[in-house]
Order: sequence, then C-alpha cells, then structure tokens
Amino acid sequence: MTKYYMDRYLSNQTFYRIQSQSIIDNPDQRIVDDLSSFTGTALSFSLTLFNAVIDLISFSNILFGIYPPLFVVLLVYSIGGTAISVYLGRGLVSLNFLQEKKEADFRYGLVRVRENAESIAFYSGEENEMQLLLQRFKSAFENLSKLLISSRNLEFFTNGYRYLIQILPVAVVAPMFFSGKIEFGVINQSVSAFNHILGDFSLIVYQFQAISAFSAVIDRLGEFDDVLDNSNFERRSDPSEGIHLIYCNVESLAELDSNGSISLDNKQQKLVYIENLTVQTPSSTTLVRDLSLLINNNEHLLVTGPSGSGKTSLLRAMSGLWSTGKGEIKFYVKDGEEDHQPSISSGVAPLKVDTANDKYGELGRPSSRNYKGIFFLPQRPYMVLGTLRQQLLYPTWADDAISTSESTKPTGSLPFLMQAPNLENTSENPSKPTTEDLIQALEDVRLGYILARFSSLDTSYEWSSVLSLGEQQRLAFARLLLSKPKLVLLDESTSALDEANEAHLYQQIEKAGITYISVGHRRTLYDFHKKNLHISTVDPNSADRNWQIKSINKDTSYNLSNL
Ligand SMILES: Nc1ncnc2c1ncn2[C@@H]1O[C@H](COP(=O)(O)OP(=O)(O)OP(=O)(O)O)[C@@H](O)[C@H]1O
Repeated sequence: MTKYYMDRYLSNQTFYRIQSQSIIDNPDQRIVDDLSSFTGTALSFSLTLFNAVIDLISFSNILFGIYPPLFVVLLVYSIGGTAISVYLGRGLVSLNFLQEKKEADFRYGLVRVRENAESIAFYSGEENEMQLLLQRFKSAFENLSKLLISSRNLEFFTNGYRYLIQILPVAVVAPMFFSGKIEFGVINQSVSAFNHILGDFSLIVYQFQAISAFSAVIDRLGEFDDVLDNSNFERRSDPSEGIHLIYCNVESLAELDSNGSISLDNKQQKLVYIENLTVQTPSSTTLVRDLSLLINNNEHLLVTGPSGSGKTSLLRAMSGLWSTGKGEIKFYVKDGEEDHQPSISSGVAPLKVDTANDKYGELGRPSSRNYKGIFFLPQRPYMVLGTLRQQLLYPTWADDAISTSESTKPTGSLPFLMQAPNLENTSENPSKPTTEDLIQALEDVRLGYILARFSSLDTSYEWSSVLSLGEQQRLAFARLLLSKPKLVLLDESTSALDEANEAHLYQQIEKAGITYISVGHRRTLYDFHKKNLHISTVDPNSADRNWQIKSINKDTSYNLSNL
C-alpha cells in the first residue's frame, strides 16, 4: 500500500499541487502513520471478528441449552449498550481525526526548524520558533484533553455495562439449582458462557475507542485517496482548456524541411514554439497574455521583467507545473524513435507529434521531461539526501551501488520494494557518467576543490548546509552538463554567483551545445543571450499583450511576423 500511495503521490506532479495549493494537510503523515495504522488495525479487527464469530457459535449452544431467555436478554442488553456507546462516543471520530492532524502539524513544525536551521539561527528566531511550536503543541494537547474527556465518559459507561450484568446469570440459574433442576457445575458453566457471548455481542461497545480511531484513519486516507484520484482525473479531462505541451520529433522536422528543398543547418532548427500562450496563476490571475514566440537552436533567450510579473510562472507553464491558461508550447527536442502515443493536440500537421500535450498524456510528466531533453534549474538548487555522486547523477540517473549497499537488505520476499526507479540508461537517457566524468564535471564548474574537502564522491553530507548557495548553484550546473539536454530553463540559477563564475558557467553550457532560456535581473546576463523577452506587470483593465521581444545584438524589436 505504501508503494501504491507513493506512486500516485509522485506521479503527475500531484505532490507539487498538493503542496502549492494546500489541498490537504500532511500527506507524509498519511503515507507513514495512517497506512501503518490502517493495515495493523484492519488485520487485528478481522482476527477479533473471526474469533467472536467462532466464540458465539460455540457458546450460544451451551447457554441456549441451559436457559434460552438468558440469551435473548443478553441480545437486548448488548443492542442497548451499543446504541448508548455510539451516542456517548459520537465525537471521538472527529477528535481522533484532528489529533492526527495536529500532531502531524507539530512534527512538521519541528522538521521546518531542522531544515531552516541556519536562517533561524541568523535571525535569532528561537523565541518566535518556540512560540509557534508551542502554539502547535498546545493545540494538539488541547485536542488530546478533549479526547481524553470523551474517552473517560465512554469508559465509565463501558465498565458499568460490563459489570452490571454479571449478577444476571447467577440470579437466574441459582434458583434452578436449588429446585434441583440443574447440577452445581452448570451455574459456573452458564456464567462463563454468558460472559463469552456478552463479549461477542458487545464487540462495538468494548472496541469503540479503537473503532473511532480506525474511522479517523479511514477518513484521512479516503480524503487523500480522493485527492490522488482527482488529480489524475483532472489531468485527463477537458482537453480543450489549459496549456498544451507538445513534444515533437526533431528528425521529423528535418525531413519536412528537406522535402521543401531547403536544408536547414542544425543551428537554425526550431527548438521551442510558443503559440498564443496565456499564463494564469492557479487562482486565475492572468500573468502573461497571448505570448507567441519562436526559439531556434542556440538562440538563447533572456526573460526579464519586474518582480512578480510572471517570469518564473512562464517557466512553470513550460515545465508543465502550471496548466491554467491557454495556448500551446511545442518542443522540438526528441530525436529518438516515435512512441506512437495518440496525438491529442492538433499539432503541426506534417509533423508526427509523439507525446501529445502532457497535461493529458499517458506518460508521467516529471520523469519524462529530462529524457525528452529539457532540464530545469530552479533558483534555490535542490540537494538530495545522499552522496556527492548522487547529487551529480540526480535526476537523470540513480546510483545503484549506493542505494543497495545502504539499504538494509529485506529478509522477506518484498521484490516490489527493490524495484529500481525508471532511471536506467535508455535510448533517450544518455549513458551513465563514469567517476572520471563526474570529476570532470566538477572541474568544469570550478568545484574540483570540494572533492579534496569531502575526501570522495561517496561521502554523505547534509549538502544544503555544508555547501554555500553559490556552490550549490554550480553543482546544479554540473548536473546539467552531465545530462546534456537540448534545452535548459534557468530560473535565476546564477543569482548567488560572482560575475566571473556566472560568465564561466554560461560559456560551459554554450560550449556543450545546450540552448538556454534564463530568467534574471542582472545586466551581465544580456551578454550571454541573443533575445530578450520582457514581461511587464499585466494591466487588468487592458486586453493588450504585456510582453515584448527584442534581439539583444541588434536591439531591433521582433514580432510574430519576423518569425
Ligand atoms: N501558487 C500560486 N498561486 C497563486 N499565485 C501565485 C502562486 N505562485 C505565485 N503566484 C503569484 O504569481 C505572480 C507571479 O509570480 P512569479 O514567481 O512568476 O514572479 P516572477 O516574475 O518570477 O517574480 P520574481 O522576479 O520576484 O521572482 C506573483 O504575483 C505571485 O504572487
């Protein structure tokens, strides 16, 4: 179940949407704790139920044989008891639900302190953190108090219910003994049978607290399940709306051009074609209006504009993270075999569009973007937990040697847990770099010295703490150089670097033949780009487009007719 939930959580960028739109709280707690409680409790309830049924069949016979009305009284008593305990414990389900949420919130607060330790220490924000954490703890504690009060009331009733009736079998059967109808041993026999059957009939009363906790777990898992299902469903529905991403085959394009008797030089090949693209936030605020733009191979584009105008959002749309808005983005990045995926978008007629718009496509987006030749470098580089080698291989390859040696070997037969992620060398995935390649990549981004500092590529550290932000940004460029994509989207990815290092990194990726689209504010960035897309803050009262494209070399304005 854990694998099944993680699969759905990590597919189609569901984890991103859950987090960025705050759809549900603490998905991690649901995967770890709720799944564990669900499976554990479901198993123990099944066994209890099975036991009760066997018990009931065996002892009903005995009690029925001694005095049948006792059996009927027991049935009525337990039905009444169940009704009262359901009434008394009606609040327990929601209190248990809230308890899980509040404890998970508290734990997440502590995790955030650990992750942002340096920033908090710089701010000397300990007092505030303490306040915030105590608030979360207090909220969990108050809820626990309510839960305890409710449980106490229920427990009073359950104990009264359990002991009050003990006198009944003796009171009924003893006169029968004195009148000589039964032997003495039958009194004990009837008390024992009575208690067994009472226990079986009172399953709900006795297990009420566990059942309410179980219902809360089911509610939380059910909610999570719905979100995961909806997320997959939304991605497949309504193909007429939203931003369409289309991946076209480069070879098909070349064929088309040669048919037209114009042989295009590789450098002038189309790489990205954006057509009438309107980008909106998930809350439907328009950020970029009606953008049309062509980017050829090696025609590096710089996206500029005031803060908050939507530069990063344009990259989000190009990466398929945001699909609110309309228009089409075509990437001419694939040169492998056609996948024969059904084309949903109309596409460019003569071209075979292999994986149609990702929003609705069958292939999972995130894993497919890299092998389609597109790479994204965010402003704050992401450092995975693991070794330096794993940092460098991320996200294109997995480091098998490390992952198997580090994991405790499963003793049972759980082959599904050992399933390697889909990061093997494929025709689209470049072959896995050797240790020499990794060292060379570090040298290329002027990070060779960290090898000596950390002794080898296979030592694990908390990399986001031990490397400076600039070093992390350079490490991210090393990943990029190793993956050799056709296109990279750089979101202020050199913002923490000095100008010399920035120029060096841009030269390296230019040398590697990678076309880049950068977002940035620095004047120095203009030197490395050929076109500039300037996005201005959208005016809600006007329907005019809020962008302008200029050639950086000649400083002449482009418009669609130039394309
Ligand atoms: N998940 C979201 N939901 C709604 N609005 C959002 C969301 N994320 C960002 N925004 C808003 O979208 C607008 C554009 O954000 P974006 O990050 O694209 O700006 P930007 O131009 O890259 O800014 P900067 O230069 O400061 O990085 C901002 O006003 C931001 O507040």
